[in-house]
Amino acid sequence: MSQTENTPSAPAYFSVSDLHAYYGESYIVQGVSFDVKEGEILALLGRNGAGKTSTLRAIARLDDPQMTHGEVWLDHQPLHEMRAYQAAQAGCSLVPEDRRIIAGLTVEENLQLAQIVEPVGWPLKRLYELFPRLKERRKQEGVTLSGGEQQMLAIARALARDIKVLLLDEPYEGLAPVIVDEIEKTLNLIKEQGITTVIVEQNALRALALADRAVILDTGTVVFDGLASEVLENDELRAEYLAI
Ligand SMILES: Nc1ncnc2c1ncn2[C@@H]1O[C@H](COP(=O)(O)OP(=O)(O)OP(=O)(O)O)[C@@H](O)[C@H]1O
Repeated sequence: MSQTENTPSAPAYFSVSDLHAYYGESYIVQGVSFDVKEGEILALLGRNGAGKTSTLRAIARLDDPQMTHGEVWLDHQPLHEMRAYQAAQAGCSLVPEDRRIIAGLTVEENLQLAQIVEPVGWPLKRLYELFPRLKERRKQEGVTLSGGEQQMLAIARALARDIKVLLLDEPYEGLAPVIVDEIEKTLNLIKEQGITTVIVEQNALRALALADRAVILDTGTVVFDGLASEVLENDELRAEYLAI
């Protein structure tokens, strides 16, 4: 076979291929595949228990759930061959639902702590330009911030590292619509900086308003992969898989 025949096409910038993952004996992620282009925002949607969080955790190479099969490529790097800390160093940043702000540290210390090892991302000055509220509150203990401010700190802390993809798990949870507006604006600004984002969100309409594309999961498999606008226009699809 010549070099030019049957050459597999290069994986997308961020590519998840036939991902399977288990919690012990429970088979939860059942062959999930999707691609994300560089700088794109993808909404990963589905009903409660569809497997969205589990998919994000498997991608970030956390041990729970255990990924048993599949490939995850990020800018030509095989995340599926890595441990969680290596995937993080390779630029895969998961902002979990509980935000994990470190108690006893100020806002600024939370950000500085993210930068004690390479590869360092945005400097504090740039982070504070994007999040002026965090600048105002930089001396305040992080865990005393409001829910919306804590979400901003969690996102800022991700950007304090040199990242290629931002995986956001329920960033709007428990936040008032006006705060969701503010975070949405920030996520658009982050997109303008070329960062690729995958957003898991119960508030599907808000996530679809932000996203370029959507993937819908049902019982651990992909039931839709297309433009976010197609989901917004398709009443049947929304009723069946998103209950909206
Ligand atoms: N640590 C765990 N051990 C066993 N099963 C789990 C664990 N975490 C989640 N599951 C199960 O995996 C399935 C998928 O859960 P997951 O949290 O990924 O769904 P989700 O789509 O993110 O749902 P939600 O929107 O409710 O957060 C559910 O049936 C859940 O009960």
